[in-house]
Amino acid sequence: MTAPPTETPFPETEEPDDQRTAIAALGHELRTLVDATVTTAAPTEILHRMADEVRGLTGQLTGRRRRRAEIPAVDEFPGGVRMYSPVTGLGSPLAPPLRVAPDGDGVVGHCTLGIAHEGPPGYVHGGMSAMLLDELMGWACYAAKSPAMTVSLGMRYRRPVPVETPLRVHARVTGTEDRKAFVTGSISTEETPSVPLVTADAVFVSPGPGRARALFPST
Ligand SMILES: CCCCCCCCCCCCCCCC(=O)SCCNC(=O)CCNC(=O)[C@H](O)C(C)(C)COP(=O)(O)OP(=O)(O)OC[C@H]1O[C@@H](n2cnc3c(N)ncnc32)[C@H](O)[C@@H]1OP(=O)(O)O
Repeated sequence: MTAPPTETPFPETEEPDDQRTAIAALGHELRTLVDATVTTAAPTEILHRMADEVRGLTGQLTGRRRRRAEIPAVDEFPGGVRMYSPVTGLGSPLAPPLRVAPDGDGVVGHCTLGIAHEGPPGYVHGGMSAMLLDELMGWACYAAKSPAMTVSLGMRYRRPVPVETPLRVHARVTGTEDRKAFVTGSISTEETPSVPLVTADAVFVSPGPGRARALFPST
């Protein structure tokens, strides 16, 4: 039986870059483990042994890095590094992770989704496509200097998105009206970027200053 995590904090003297490197290395190994977990044909006995060993490893992640709504010291919010983002976070076992860069008047993201992100056999779960687009459209707002939150998101699934295939996600702000931004996005394969598999239209709203302070008290 593994002891429960203690409340010992991570050492505060560590350099953020060193922490980010370590967090990213652990994130990479965990993503590899997730992929192996959903594709393995290992016998039951090995699965039971692995469950015990993973429980032991989890017990070593002692301390508590942050409370709810607290921004980790290794992050830059808004618009910068988010180590534990479920979409871009190098430290997240859930993230593909999506790599984002400016692209003309918008932003582009690159990633490959695995079997862990599967919906129909061989193809990406529609919720994953929505998550990629929602995130990247948020980045497009930030790139257009209006950090904002999604208030509506419309998806059109035109063709299934293959797993284990390099993908290209694109987003740009098409117009603004006061605190509202109208944003479009698409997903295609890297091999055939001119054929959109999924497209999205969204409205994002920048919270007013009072609302932003209430929502994000740590900023
Ligand atoms: C410092 C802050 C930075 C924060 C940003 C950081 C981003 C760093 C990049 C990371 C990228 C991550 C990208 C992931 C994106 C998410 O996942 S965000 C999470 C999902 N979204 C949410 O949880 C949002 C929930 N909604 C809310 O909390 C509130 O609606 C908001 C967004 C705070 C706005 O509230 P508010 O400031 O009180 O604004 P409100 O007066 O209600 O509406 C403003 C205008 O928008 C319109 N509107 C509201 N809803 C809608 C709608 N559904 N459709 C059309 N128009 C609407 C209103 O009609 C109003 O228009 P006018 O009447 O003025 O013409």
